[in-house]
Amino acid sequence: MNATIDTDQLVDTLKPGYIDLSDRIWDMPELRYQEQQSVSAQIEMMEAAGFKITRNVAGIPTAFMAEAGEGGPVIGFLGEFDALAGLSQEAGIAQKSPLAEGGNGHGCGHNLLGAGAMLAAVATRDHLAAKGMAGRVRYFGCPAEEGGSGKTFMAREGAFDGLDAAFCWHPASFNTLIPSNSLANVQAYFRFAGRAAHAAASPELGRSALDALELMSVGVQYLREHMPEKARVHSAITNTGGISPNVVQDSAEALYLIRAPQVNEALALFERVKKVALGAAMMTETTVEIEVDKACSNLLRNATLDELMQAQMERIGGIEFDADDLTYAKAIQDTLQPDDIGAAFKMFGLEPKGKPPVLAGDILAGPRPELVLPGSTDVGDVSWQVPTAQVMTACHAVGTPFHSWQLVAQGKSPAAHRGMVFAAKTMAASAISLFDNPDLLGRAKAEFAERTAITPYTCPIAPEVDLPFRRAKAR
Ligand SMILES: Nc1ccc(C(=O)N[C@@H](CCC(=O)O)C(=O)O)cc1
Repeated sequence: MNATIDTDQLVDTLKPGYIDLSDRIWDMPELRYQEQQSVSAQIEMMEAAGFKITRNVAGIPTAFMAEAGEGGPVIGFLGEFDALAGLSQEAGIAQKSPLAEGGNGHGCGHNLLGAGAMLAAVATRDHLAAKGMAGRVRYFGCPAEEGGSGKTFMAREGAFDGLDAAFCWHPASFNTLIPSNSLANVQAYFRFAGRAAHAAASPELGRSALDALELMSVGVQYLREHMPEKARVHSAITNTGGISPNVVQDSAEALYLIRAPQVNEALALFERVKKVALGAAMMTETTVEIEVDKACSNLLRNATLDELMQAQMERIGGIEFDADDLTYAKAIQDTLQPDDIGAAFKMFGLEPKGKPPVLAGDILAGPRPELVLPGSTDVGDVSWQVPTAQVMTACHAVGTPFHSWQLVAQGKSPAAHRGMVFAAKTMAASAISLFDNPDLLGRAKAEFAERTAITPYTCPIAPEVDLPFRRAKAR
């Protein structure tokens, strides 16, 4: 029997349990660093599959590692399972602004992501065991991809040490390799403190933290003209200071997310944003405290692994959709603006020809190094420590934006399950190719060594920055 095709069959045999797991995780959306139930459900399955569990990886209660196999190379599979705030199912059904509704939801498909990576890990281990081959498989339960950069904290503590290669995937509405780099980012709190006073009777005694916050925002708007082209800066006001206009606000806080294509550019831009904040504090005679929350690196591509994953996707051959999928996808697309659908194509440098297909089951051509994933991922940090590759597979209707209730709504669909299974087959077969072919693994590692000799990895989160959930408690 062909060694690679065997893993497809193993995935098909194992899949019902992992599809069920992805549905269960969808049913209990948990936010960053609070993924206790999702972690318990995963650990229970990995234990039942005979994997040895290491809990509390990097001091994070919702980070774990599951290992199986003996000797040989060590291949990692990265899983995510955190949800987003403000994307409840109810909000989706009511078609209201999800943010206004509150509630959590799997708006980036992470219910599928972790379960799919586990499925790949178990199928790979079963294949090694059936063939009596040496080799170890590690599944990493990585918390807080959304705004928490769990993997970056894990990377800082050496959680991925000892891996020879790592594979992962992300649900999308296309089948493709992750396009080129993702954006590196730094997230930090800017906390202004002033002095309260009666806003009419004694304004001269007040020093407004809210003014400082607003002036910082104005300064950042001016900074935009002089930022690297693909840089992004966005913010949320996390403390408005107060709700009484007749009080000079003595405290105000914003959380800034600063992104750029390269990690050093993101860090340099953060320094410039800090100057804007200090300027705003000086103008208003307030003080500002700056607290780094988290950061992540851009992705480092590995052409050897990219080509391997692409070849496996093409061998397996895309995804077939049936009439029910198309009806379902059409219903979702009817709630989307036509421009959104066009934008989804443009993201991949494609021009829709005529009416866009409702679901894209085709595999897009090869690595596309000219394209940048218009977001960030903490997989970036793993990719600077270990040769890493990842694919996206079609789980959602074309045009569905990430972080939308439409995406939440498709998280348990048969099409989403098929996309997950396709990703698991691609990852498992890619891993088996490396176990079978030491030269190929050697090439991936040599490429990685050459690239990181030029720019070695430095964790963008300094050693003294504590985990976000611990800092939040301390405050
Ligand atoms: N294949 C994907 C990987 C990541 C994302 C994503 O949206 N990531 C968050 C990460 C946020 C963060 O790093 O703080 C973002 O860019 O806002 C989307 C698709």
